[in-house]
Amino acid sequence: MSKQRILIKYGGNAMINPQLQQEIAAQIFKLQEAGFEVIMVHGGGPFINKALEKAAIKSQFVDGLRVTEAIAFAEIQKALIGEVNADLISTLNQNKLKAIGLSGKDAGMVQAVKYQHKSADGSIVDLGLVGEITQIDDSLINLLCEAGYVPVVACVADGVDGTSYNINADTFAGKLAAAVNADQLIVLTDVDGLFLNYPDPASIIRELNESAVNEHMGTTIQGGMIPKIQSCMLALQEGVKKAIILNGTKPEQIAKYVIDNEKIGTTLTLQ
Ligand SMILES: Nc1ncnc2c1ncn2[C@@H]1O[C@H](COP(=O)(O)OP(=O)(O)O)[C@@H](O)[C@H]1O
Ligand SMILES: CC(=O)N[C@@H](CCC(=O)OP(=O)(O)O)C(=O)O
Repeated sequence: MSKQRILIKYGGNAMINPQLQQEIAAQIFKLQEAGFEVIMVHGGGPFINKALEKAAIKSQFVDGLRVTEAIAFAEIQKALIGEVNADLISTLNQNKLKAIGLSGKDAGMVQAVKYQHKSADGSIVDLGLVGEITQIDDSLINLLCEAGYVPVVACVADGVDGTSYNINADTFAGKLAAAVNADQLIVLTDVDGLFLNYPDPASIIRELNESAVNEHMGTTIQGGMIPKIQSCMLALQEGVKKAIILNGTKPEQIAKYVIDNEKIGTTLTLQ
């Protein structure tokens, strides 16, 4: 029987402390020891914010997505691939893993086009070089996983015309999870899950199905939570069996959920 596959989306907000990254590495090692294949997609919002501030470029978000002018893209790519991915690979490999740094560009794995964002009133908003994934070739990931590597993928990709795009890491993770036939998608952020009354952690919603998502969209589900929930739903619709939001600042939650089956985080379901 082939191994179960887990795609972990590691959000930038849960990455800011190097100690946490080491603990995440230990959790991935535990999953591998328990017989799972692990693939990681990472973001890096806070690192991008810093890089853009340093370059005196203002950040603007529309529905959780960063408006990306060409000059901003150059800084974003440097931050994601040259800084976050490179440092993450060092840490993971110092902690017993065989992690390999990639982006959607490598071997043409992920292809994108310009994303046409529709706002709540139906009008199209120009987000610049924000991309939408059109195609994923899973062969490189399969090759690496079968050989025991942990692919760690930064969320940029090229279009067929060679234009490079910035893709929200949650969206990227959901699409990749589906394309590589992952069994589980785990979205790590800096809160325990989706709170009904943010920021009250006691109001955590343990399970959310498609109709509840529609009901809460734009109210409880706002900002950075929008792409997380949407990507979990998309992954489920495209065949991923389980999707959950967990707290990456509490790395032990990963093994508690996957191995010990504890009731934590916010689980997304279709029905
Ligand atoms: N209802 C909610 N429940 C929990 N978090 C929420 C909610 N609404 C908005 N948020 C915000 O979403 C953030 C996580 O999204 P984001 O900042 O994009 O993180 P990441 O870097 O992990 O992708 C939380 O830190 C929180 O501030
Ligand atoms: C289009 C878009 O919004 N891209 C994101 C990519 C990084 C990301 O998603 O990072 P987190 O997972 O840490 O939020 C951005 O520029 O911030």
